[in-house]
Amino acid sequence: MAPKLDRYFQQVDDLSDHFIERLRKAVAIPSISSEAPRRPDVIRMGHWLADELTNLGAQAELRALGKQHGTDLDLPPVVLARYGNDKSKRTILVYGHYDVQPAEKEDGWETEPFELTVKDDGRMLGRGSTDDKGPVLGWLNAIEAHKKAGIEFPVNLLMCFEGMEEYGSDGLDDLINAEAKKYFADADAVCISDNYWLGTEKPCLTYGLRGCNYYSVEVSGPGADLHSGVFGGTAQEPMTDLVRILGSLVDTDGKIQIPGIAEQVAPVTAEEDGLYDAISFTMETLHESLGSKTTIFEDKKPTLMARWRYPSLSIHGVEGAFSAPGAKTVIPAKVIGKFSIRTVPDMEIEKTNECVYKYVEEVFKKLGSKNTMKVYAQHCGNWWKSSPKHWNFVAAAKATERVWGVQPDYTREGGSIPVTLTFEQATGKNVLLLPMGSSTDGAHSINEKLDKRNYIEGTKLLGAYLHYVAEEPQN
Ligand SMILES: C[C@H](N)C(=O)N[C@@H](Cc1c[nH]cn1)C(=O)O
Ligand SMILES: [Zn+2]
Ligand SMILES: [Zn+2]
Repeated sequence: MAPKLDRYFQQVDDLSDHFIERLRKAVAIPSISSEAPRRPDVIRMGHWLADELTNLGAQAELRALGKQHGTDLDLPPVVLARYGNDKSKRTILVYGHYDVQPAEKEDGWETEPFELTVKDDGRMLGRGSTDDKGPVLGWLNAIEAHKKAGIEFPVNLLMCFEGMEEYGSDGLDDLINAEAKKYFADADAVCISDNYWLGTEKPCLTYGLRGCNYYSVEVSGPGADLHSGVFGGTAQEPMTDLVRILGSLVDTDGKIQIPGIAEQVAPVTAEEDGLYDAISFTMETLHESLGSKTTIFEDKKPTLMARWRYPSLSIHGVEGAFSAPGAKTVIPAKVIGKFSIRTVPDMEIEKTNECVYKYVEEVFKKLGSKNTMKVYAQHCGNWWKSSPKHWNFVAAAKATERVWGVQPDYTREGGSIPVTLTFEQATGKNVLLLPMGSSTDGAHSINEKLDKRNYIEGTKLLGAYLHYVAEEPQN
């Protein structure tokens, strides 16, 4: 296998400019799943991806998912593709997403978010570069480099790329369940490249994710926005109620104030307690990724535990509130607060929702307000945790050593990929998370980037992983 891999690596290097151009084209499509006016762009992105796959010789198809829950909006299609159908080879199912988080230059970006900008230091800035367009294109790049180098592709590759991950993967669970014994029937294992290294130097393999329950709290009263000079002091203000509700959810040190949440969390076992010290992670790297030193904990272990194995509650924003610069003397008539809870083993989605609804209703009742309040979950996705001892992980560890020259860390991820558990349960196969980007990539943030090194070596890693998968004995 060694000479074959060397030739593959050389071909990836030779094609690196072409691969960056491919990423430039993908970043230029503003496929923001959470903004309804951008839906045509998300759909265009799905078509672009399917066309690229077809041009590479894959059998690609677009699967419609119907309407977005509770709306008349078409969901973006899922891109399903197959490359190779040789019964003597293993089949690997890979998943990724082609939608992105919102981004505006005015948010503070140093470059146009939808124009890939390659800096002299190797940073490639652009929305979706690391989350998740770069890793998705890594699979396409791996196919192309094999073809151009004349190396036989080591496995059959099944691909499932969706356009709604950043908005709760609406409709995808049903498709996965329906196709588990059809399109995905011959998958031997699953691989997802959609998370990040813990730092900037040490690669990792990931065996856990937190879930995410995302909530809205609506408070309304007046029939329209009001002049605060005329109505201030006479009307009960929705924003005042909302701020007090949001302020009651979590304290400054991240402690969730809602009864019934902490009680569901699995206790720390002795085995788990011993895992943290060996992980290559420093508070300095965390401060670098955070852009400040405002961490809740001073030390590595409680910080990692807070990210991986405890729930957190974040307040994201308020729809309907005055948020522009300057001073507008308005009383908003209706405001919608958005917050989410990252969930962990052994929390249950429904139980957590009940705790949230009960608590928010009690807090609102205590305010004695005449306004109207509604609290509901927008979308919920499960946490996932598996064992990294499977041959799928063993193959990825060997590929990591080959490409990066070090043994990977075994990590859990604080973020969520809602369909991971669905893939595991529907196919009954092992799922591996194999990240490409690093901790300073700024996914979901301004100046999101993927380092050229991570994109190119990451493409080598995905290809090498498929070679090791082809040879790894069953365990
Ligand atoms: C880890 C992955 N790249 C990601 O960013 N996932 C999102 C998914 C999401 C959106 N709403 C709920 N889950 C995330 O973790 O925020
Ligand atoms: Zn992602
Ligand atoms: Zn994301």
